[in-house]
Amino acid sequence: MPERSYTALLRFLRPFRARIAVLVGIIALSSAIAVAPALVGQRLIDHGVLRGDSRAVWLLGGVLAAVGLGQSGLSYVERRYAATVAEDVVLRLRTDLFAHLQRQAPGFFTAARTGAVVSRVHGDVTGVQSVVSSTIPAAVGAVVMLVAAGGAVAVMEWRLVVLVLVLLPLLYLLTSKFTAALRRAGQDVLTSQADLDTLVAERLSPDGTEVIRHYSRPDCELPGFRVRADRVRTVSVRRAGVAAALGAVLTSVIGLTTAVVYVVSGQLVISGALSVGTMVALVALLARLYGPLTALPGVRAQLVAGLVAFDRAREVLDFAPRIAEQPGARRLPRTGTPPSVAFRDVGFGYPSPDALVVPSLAGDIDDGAGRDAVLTAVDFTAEPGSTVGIVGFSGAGKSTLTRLLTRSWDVTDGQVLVDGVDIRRLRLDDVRAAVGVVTQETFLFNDTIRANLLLARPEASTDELVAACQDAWIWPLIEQLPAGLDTVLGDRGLRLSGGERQRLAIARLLLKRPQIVVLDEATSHCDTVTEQRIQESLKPFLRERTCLVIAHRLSTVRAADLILVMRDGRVVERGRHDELVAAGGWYARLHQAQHAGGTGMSTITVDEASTTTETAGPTPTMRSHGVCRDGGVGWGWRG
Ligand SMILES: Nc1ncnc2c1ncn2[C@@H]1O[C@H](COP(=O)(O)OP(=O)(O)OP(=O)(O)O)[C@@H](O)[C@H]1O
Repeated sequence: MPERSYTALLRFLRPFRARIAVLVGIIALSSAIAVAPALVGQRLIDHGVLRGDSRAVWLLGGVLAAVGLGQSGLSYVERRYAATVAEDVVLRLRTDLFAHLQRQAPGFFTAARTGAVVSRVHGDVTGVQSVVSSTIPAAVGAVVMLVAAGGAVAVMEWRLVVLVLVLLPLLYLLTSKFTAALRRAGQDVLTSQADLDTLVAERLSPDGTEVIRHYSRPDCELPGFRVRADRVRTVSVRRAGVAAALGAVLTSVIGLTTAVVYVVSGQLVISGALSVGTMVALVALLARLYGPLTALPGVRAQLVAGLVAFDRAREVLDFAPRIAEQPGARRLPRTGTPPSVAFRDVGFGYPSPDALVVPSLAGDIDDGAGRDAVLTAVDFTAEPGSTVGIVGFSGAGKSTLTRLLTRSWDVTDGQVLVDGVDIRRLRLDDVRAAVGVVTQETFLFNDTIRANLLLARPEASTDELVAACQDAWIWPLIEQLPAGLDTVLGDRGLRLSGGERQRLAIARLLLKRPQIVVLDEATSHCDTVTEQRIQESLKPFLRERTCLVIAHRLSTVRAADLILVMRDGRVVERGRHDELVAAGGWYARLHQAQHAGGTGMSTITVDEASTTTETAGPTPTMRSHGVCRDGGVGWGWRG
């Protein structure tokens, strides 16, 4: 076991040292008292039974009963106290882990397996708990018992101490031999359990079960589950096998020792060098030693398992968040006027997953290579209070661009500026508070509508919640629900339709009142009439903010002050709606196609070679995905 693990665990346990010391004291007392019955029993036989002293028998019998009661009381206190301290240790470790995980950049969670993260916070920490609740009591108990019982044996018959002295190093050597194997087996168990948790979390999630229903069959999933569950079984059995082998070896050693003690002490009684009471006491003391001695392999195994578990928690705690605030970061003042947003020659590529997360959370996901550039030389300015519309092919990098504005990721090249300041030099909380985002997919917590809305502004009054819901056109639905705002939404809000979830997300945005608004296909799940209503009611809100609006429906961005057309991570056209239509490029073609498409789902083929007006690049023929009919009125921020 590397020294570092012990040291780190001791450092972590430092705040609990006083309570652990009290626990050790209780255990030591309890273990020392456990030797007393053998000593009292010796006197009872030698001075009471063999001398025919009935009074001494009664008296010493009473002492034995009192010792027994004392032992049981101490045992109760010891177990209860050990459990309390252990649970407090786990509470601290879990809280540290949860808080640290929350500070991780979004990239961490795109690369980590959810089940493995849950397993780390939930399962692995119990290994540390058992160090306090079982390992420390067993270890301290064993040591104190060895000293007390060994001391008593030495006083009664020093020749038998030689036996104990031979036994101890032998047992230590044996347990050391098994430690490495136990450690490896412990690691395998935790890893395979995390794999199984990941599969269960994914396959039994609402989305996962739906995909399986549509594209597969539940029984087709069973073999994959069995493989992983079987691996847990195999490695658990292997770990138990190693521990059992160690236990068997130790039991044999102890069995042989017992025989030796009986023969040696029996010979001493025959020769008159030892009393019968002493022989019985020696045998009883030896029996007392069996417990701690056979517990020793368990202690080692538990300690190894605890250290493995702690190492896994520490691995996460030591993983520095990828996006961090610079020392001396500046505040972003929250003034009445909206800030400008500028992208200066921005380049970005998603890092490889193994750079984003600790390997044991990532699993076998990547060859280690980073991805190609997703954004190249993106350069534009959104003036204060203006709106920039962003359109382009699927996968062109539109959402990535907005993720750079919230510092979900940091640019690889260039700068993102808010009011002329590089956002990496601003306080992280200020940047995230300044930007409000509504995306295509809305995540809602399994909590009440009220709680989901209050995330954006905890101090908001009920009237403010209602007003935000009215502006987002979700109030008519909430009003009809028996519990209204206090209705619980179900897992991830899946009891609402996609459009209803988006409208709640817009209400959340209204409550947040950010200075910069990002709408990334924010009403894509809403019908055209609802979208128009929302756009109308949001006009005053958006007019006072700097907005980036991503849309496939051109009607959504036609009134923007600046429209960027993106392809392959580059801005290939830019201008206002009329200018772009007049330019006759890709935007004009798409505009034409959306007007012509009577079904609302016309599909166009665009020869990119004829549409690139800004940046020359590869010119493959690309097929846009379905586009909706131009039925909306656009985000009317200009009134
Ligand atoms: N977390 C990620 N890790 C690696 N690559 C990613 C990640 N997120 C997106 N990408 C890749 O980056 C590219 C741009 O994705 P992005 O989501 O920005 O496209 P988009 O233009 O918003 O597409 P859409 O219109 O379909 O939403 C895509 O090729 C995508 O596969």
